[in-house]
Amino acid sequence: MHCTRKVTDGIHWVGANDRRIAKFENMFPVPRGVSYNSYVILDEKTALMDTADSSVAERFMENVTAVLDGRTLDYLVVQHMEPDHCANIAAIIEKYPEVTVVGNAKTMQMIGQFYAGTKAEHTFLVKEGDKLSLGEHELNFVTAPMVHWPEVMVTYESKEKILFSADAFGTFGALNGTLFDDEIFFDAVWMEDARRYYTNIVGKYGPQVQALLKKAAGLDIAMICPLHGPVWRNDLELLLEKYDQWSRYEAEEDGVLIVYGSMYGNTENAAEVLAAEIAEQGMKNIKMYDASVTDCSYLIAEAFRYNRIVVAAPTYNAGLFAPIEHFLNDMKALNVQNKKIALLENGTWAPMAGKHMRAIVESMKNMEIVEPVISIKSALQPVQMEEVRTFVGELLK
Ligand SMILES: Cc1cc2nc3c(=O)[nH]c(=O)nc-3n(C[C@H](O)[C@H](O)[C@H](O)COP(=O)(O)O)c2cc1C
Repeated sequence: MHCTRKVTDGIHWVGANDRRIAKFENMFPVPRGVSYNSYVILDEKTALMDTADSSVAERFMENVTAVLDGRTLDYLVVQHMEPDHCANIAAIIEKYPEVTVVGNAKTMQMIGQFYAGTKAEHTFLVKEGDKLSLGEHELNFVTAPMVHWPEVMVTYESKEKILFSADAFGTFGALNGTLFDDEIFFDAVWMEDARRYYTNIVGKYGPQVQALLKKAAGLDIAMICPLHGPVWRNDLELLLEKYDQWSRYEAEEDGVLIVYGSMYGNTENAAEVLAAEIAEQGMKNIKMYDASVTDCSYLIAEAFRYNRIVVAAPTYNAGLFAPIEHFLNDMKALNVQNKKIALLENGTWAPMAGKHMRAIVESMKNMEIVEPVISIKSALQPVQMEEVRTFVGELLK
């Protein structure tokens, strides 16, 4: 049985949900699943905005067929060539051989690379500013390079003022029957997944997202239809403001994120003592994670969120304890910046973790390291408590 939702009279959601998936991109845990959104526009001509992942192919094709209700498909608009959205291009062409595939030069090249045997009889090459009329609906193509692939474009439909935004404004999380932002509790239920999706997948490309936001500001947008998660028709400002903040690498909250690594509990104990002292000195907003336990994608989202970060790590074979090295390298890769960061190292004979952490942090943009780095030998000693108090004072200054 098909499962679709009406977005407007002429536009239908024909996507599908996957709650069996353990890790999105085989990397990021998605305990709430993920939705692959796709939309059919019915007018004098019909258009399909992207396809869906292979895992939901059967349901997706059934949905498209049901909404078209015997009509043929005139256009397939390919906004993004990541396989979770384009895996069904071949199936669509096979079912609707007269369809015209719409994309830019890079899109067409990638279709050839991914699906060598796929040959569309008709293609329509578009670039920035090009239009396509479907009758009353008019599609306006806007390029969004590196949000988060080079071929990405978004599409503004001017009759109903809808921005089909590709992966921008998307989030992890399957849709639970509810499709629109006014049908869900976004802040309470979705925000953390939205932040984790943005920061881990798009986070590196802040300047490119800023460029897209500037283009979007010139459009009169009533609704945003992304390729993952809810459709925005009510509180668009909420998400636009978050995207602006995240893409400027501006912290959302004054608080302290503590991330520690520990094998035998001594670095963990030092982190606990630090946390207690941070609380003693008046900070209420503290979050603490064991980097070996919490998936790095959650730590990255928190690193974007807070303005102050503490990282505590043991030395490991003259190097850095691997889960912490992964976290710091991921922060750097995703362009995390504008933080005050306090480092604590541990080592039993020749502590080196501080040196390695400093090298990574110093290669990042606009990071202020609290000096001096605290160095402990095996375990934090009572005589170091004065040092801890001063260190925390500097962190909270
Ligand atoms: C496999 C292994 C390698 C280590 N390599 C070093 C090292 O190169 N230099 C050092 O000073 N300590 C090294 N240590 C010791 C730990 O850094 C140290 O015992 C630390 O206190 C452990 O903290 P924890 O109790 O939080 O796990 C190593 C420990 C292990 C298990």
